[in-house]
Amino acid sequence: MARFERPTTIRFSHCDPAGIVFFPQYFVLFNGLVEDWVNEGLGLDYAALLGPRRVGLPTVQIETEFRAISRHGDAVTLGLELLRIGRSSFTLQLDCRAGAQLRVLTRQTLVSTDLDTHRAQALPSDLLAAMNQFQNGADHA
Ligand SMILES: CC(C)(COP(=O)(O)OP(=O)(O)OC[C@H]1O[C@@H](n2cnc3c(N)ncnc32)[C@H](O)[C@@H]1OP(=O)(O)O)[C@@H](O)C(=O)NCCC(=O)NCCSC(=O)c1ccc(O)cc1
Repeated sequence: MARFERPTTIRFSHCDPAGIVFFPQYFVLFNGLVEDWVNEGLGLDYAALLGPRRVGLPTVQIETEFRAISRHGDAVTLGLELLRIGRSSFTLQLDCRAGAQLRVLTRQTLVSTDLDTHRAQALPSDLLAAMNQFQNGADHA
């Protein structure tokens, strides 16, 4: 399965007073990964999609396993795989690893919406084409 990855560093701002990642921060990190994937993995402009094009990509379902802690200063890799493409929705698998150690695993469904009406709409044709191409392509490390 095609995979998009980005290395990142766990920062002070991700951590609680115990010096480990506060769990919602993983969702912020993963949302950044989705932005990078749209921009760099799919070759589209995420800001233009949400801004002038008024296409939202809200999350409707998310399930996460936290397997191991991350600490301030850790070098980790965030990874994304595209599991499913629907009419207006798609499902991603997102993970955070340190070397071979899996720390967090998420399955997340996003829906294309019209940001004026906030109703679901079919995936825009360029997003759909780029996702199909990604699914059939090589890794984007
Ligand atoms: C997105 C919605 C308008 C969709 O409304 P629905 O009435 O469910 O529409 P539909 O029944 O037509 O379903 C649309 C699709 O979603 C799928 N769907 C809907 N609910 C679910 C759930 N719970 N699980 C899986 N799939 C779902 C459904 O199967 C349809 O899939 P397709 O067959 O591929 O079309 C509505 O569910 C909603 O407004 N939900 C709240 C979303 C929200 O507030 N999310 C959290 C914050 S938003 C956010 O963080 C964000 C980040 C980035 C952005 O760009 C925008 C927003």
